[in-house]
Amino acid sequence: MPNTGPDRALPVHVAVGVVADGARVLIARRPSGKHMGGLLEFPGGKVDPGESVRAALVRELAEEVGLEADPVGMEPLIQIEHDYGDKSVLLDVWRVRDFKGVPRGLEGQPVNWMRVEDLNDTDFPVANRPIIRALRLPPEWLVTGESDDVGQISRNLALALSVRSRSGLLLRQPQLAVEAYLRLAHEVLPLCKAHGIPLMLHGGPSLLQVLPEAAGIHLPQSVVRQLPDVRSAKGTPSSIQQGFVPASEARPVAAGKWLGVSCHSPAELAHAALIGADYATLSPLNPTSSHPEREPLGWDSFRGWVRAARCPVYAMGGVGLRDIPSSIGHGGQGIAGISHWWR
Ligand SMILES: Nc1nc2c([nH]c(=O)n2[C@H]2C[C@H](O)[C@@H](COP(=O)(O)OP(=O)(O)OP(=O)(O)O)O2)c(=O)[nH]1
Ligand SMILES: [Mg+2]
Repeated sequence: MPNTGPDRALPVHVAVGVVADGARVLIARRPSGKHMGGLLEFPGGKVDPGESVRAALVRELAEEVGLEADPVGMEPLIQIEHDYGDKSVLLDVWRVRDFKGVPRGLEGQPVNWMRVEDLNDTDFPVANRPIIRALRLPPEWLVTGESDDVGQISRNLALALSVRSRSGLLLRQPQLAVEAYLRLAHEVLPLCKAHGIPLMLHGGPSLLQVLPEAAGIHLPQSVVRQLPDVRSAKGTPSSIQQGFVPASEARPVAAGKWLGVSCHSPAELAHAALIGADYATLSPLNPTSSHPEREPLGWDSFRGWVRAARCPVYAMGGVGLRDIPSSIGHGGQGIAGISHWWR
């Protein structure tokens, strides 16, 4: 039965560690009988009163899987607030790359190294979905400036990727008619393949039917406003309060494809999560010449809005490569932008 008592609003603060060994991450199975028992998890546990999250994580990793983690080398990955109905949690998720020891399940639980691409949403508690997204998504989206010249895109891409290890391309050309946009996208796709980076299409979900090899669709708010009203969908009112709507009802693209949404407010971030977004961009972080009328957010507001968001969020607008650590430090996934790479 859902907990409607006075302590319901207080989420349990949980320190969660994504312990990484190269491309693999450490997974455990939650002991049956515990909350979410039997499901897979990233090791971790409740933060004790007065304890820092890093200290809690060091303690939990030692107690649960016998690893000695270095708190200095931990990096914030994502924070997720989730209400399970019977219990509400704040998962404070950190990447742990510096550790000593060989993991073993000290509470009798099976532990395993798994490749990030092999993780299955449904094997984990539902609150973990944004964690899996955050692990798969790049730290940067290269958003194209206005152009229908594949040569220009190719040159810019080659130059940009010579100084980066992980990025994706967001082909944004709102000035082009759909046919011209798709022609360009057909030419850009092999470039992205050759560089081994994902290509996100920008516009309506139907673009993906014409170009199914693209990684996914990034929706501007003008398209979001045309989607069916999630609130009128069958049986969703209570789900909306919990911030979870089954993807089958609201998500406008197939499960294996990425769905991104351009957002500018907490309400738009909340709606993005309702339609099953894998990530959102949040703008403008800084003043920009493209939207001088929009009030810049700054990192403090960014941090607050991102904390309540239910998917990874990129800072966008007047940001550059050196802002990736700032974004991550303020709870974001990284950055998205045009001006810092486009010539
Ligand atoms: N550790 C961990 N907890 C998760 C994950 N996803 C998720 O929803 N949770 C929830 C389940 C629990 O309600 C809560 C964590 O509690 P826990 O049972 O791990 O706490 P703990 O290690 O301190 O265990 P205990 O002392 O209560 O036995 O967070 C995850 O990936 N890892
Ligand atoms: Mg635990």
